Amino acid sequence: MSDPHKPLRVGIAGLGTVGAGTVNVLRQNAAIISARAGRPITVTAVSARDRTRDRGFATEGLIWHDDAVALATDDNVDVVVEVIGGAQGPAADTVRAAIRAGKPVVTANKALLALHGAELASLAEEYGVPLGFEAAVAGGIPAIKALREGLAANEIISVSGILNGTCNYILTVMREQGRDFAEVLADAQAFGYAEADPAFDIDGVDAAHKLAILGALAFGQPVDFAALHVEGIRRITALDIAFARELGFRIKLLGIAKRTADGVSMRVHPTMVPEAEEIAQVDGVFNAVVAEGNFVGRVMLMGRGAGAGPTASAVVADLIDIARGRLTPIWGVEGYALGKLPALPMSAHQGAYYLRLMVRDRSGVMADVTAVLRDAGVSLQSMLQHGRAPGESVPIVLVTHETTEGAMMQALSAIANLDSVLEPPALIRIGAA
Ligand SMILES: NC(=O)C1=CN([C@@H]2O[C@H](COP(=O)(O)OP(=O)(O)OC[C@H]3O[C@@H](n4cnc5c(N)ncnc54)[C@H](O)[C@@H]3O)[C@@H](O)[C@H]2O)C=CC1
Ligand SMILES: N[C@@H](CC=O)C(=O)O
Ligand code: NA
Repeated sequence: MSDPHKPLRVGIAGLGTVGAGTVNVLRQNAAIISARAGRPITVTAVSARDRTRDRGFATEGLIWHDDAVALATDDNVDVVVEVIGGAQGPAADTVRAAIRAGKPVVTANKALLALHGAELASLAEEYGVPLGFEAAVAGGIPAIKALREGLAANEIISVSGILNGTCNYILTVMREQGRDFAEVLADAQAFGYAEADPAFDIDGVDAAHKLAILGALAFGQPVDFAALHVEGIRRITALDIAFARELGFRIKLLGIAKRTADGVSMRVHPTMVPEAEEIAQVDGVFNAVVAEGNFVGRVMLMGRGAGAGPTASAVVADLIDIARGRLTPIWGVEGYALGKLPALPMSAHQGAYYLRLMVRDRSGVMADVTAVLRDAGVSLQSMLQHGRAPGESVPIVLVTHETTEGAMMQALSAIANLDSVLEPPALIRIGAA
């Protein structure tokens, strides 16, 4: 790396929401950043697909590269910020090229880290360069630093939370304003919260990328995206949001990673969270990360999980660490892992469930449904049905006591096959972070 007293020269690959945000933070807060870093941090080179686009800042004096890999190997660049996105292609090529050129990398790319994190860390260690990724998890919340450094004395028992700003924003606005899913998603895209392909957000994949990273750091395990159970919010309806309210719940997309004596379970799915839980109050683009350590107990961090300013704040925090020469092992422990506990399947999960059915309103329907639940060994806590519409389709809601996922799935498929059940049932797990 360059002389520690000289400015740290940054090349930014990708000038969208996060890249442009990073230029703005570095310029607007230059004095305070320089004081904290011990030297100025200056952008010298940039790369993006479209040179002509107005990004709200002056590009005069910056070296422009059409090819991000060329930026990574430019002699005027000491550190590469990769904010292109995507687990393969130009983002991965740029990160590998920068590391091979002996340059530290800062990335916001959780897809890349969740799928290739161990390989990239190994490459970075081989070349002796840091790889920062604070921006990749929960945007502006310093979740990586908290888990990897602040809680380093603890055995971490669980790490969980609201990890996708787009989904939390959609669920919040649907609940508060009764607006339509597609319309609210369009707003989240306009605010710069969503991924280039918003299916990653709404199908739970983005939250799963982040949970895979948190799980690896928390438990000292190699990052293992394939071990996660992932469900998104596509099938959450206004009707379920209304029933949740009536039952005293809020629907949140939670990521939950837990270590037990048998292994590690990691899951992302919509969850009915009791309204009184702190995490139920985390709304809009805000994320929350809850960690439990064997000495510290529970720690909860909350803040904006997406958007230009919060994400750029995390990118710049990593740049300041690099400028200062503050180094920790990339995955928190030497050699990327303490060991490998077995991944527990979703079928091992135990909990309570919310089940909403659309049934033909006629006598005997409830008896058929409860008989299926009884045969599967699932015990009912409560039931809701409003009004009558003889012969027509009406919603009924069932809330179970704690049971096993296996029993619930068996009951669900039998219920879905009943003649009087007119639509695929909606199932939402009840729980909290
Ligand atoms: N938007 C957000 O709130 C957050 C985004 N992230 C991550 O940050 C990364 C960037 O996200 P956004 O800024 O939202 O994306 P974006 O779509 O707004 O920007 C991507 C930028 O990359 C450029 N680009 C695409 N292909 C390129 C190539 N071959 N060479 C050079 N530049 C290229 C585009 O021209 C654009 O300027 C992604 O990995 C995303 O997951 C992480 C946290 C929050
Ligand atoms: N699309 C992501 C962006 C931040 O990681 C989100 O909505 O949380
Ligand atoms: Na973060």
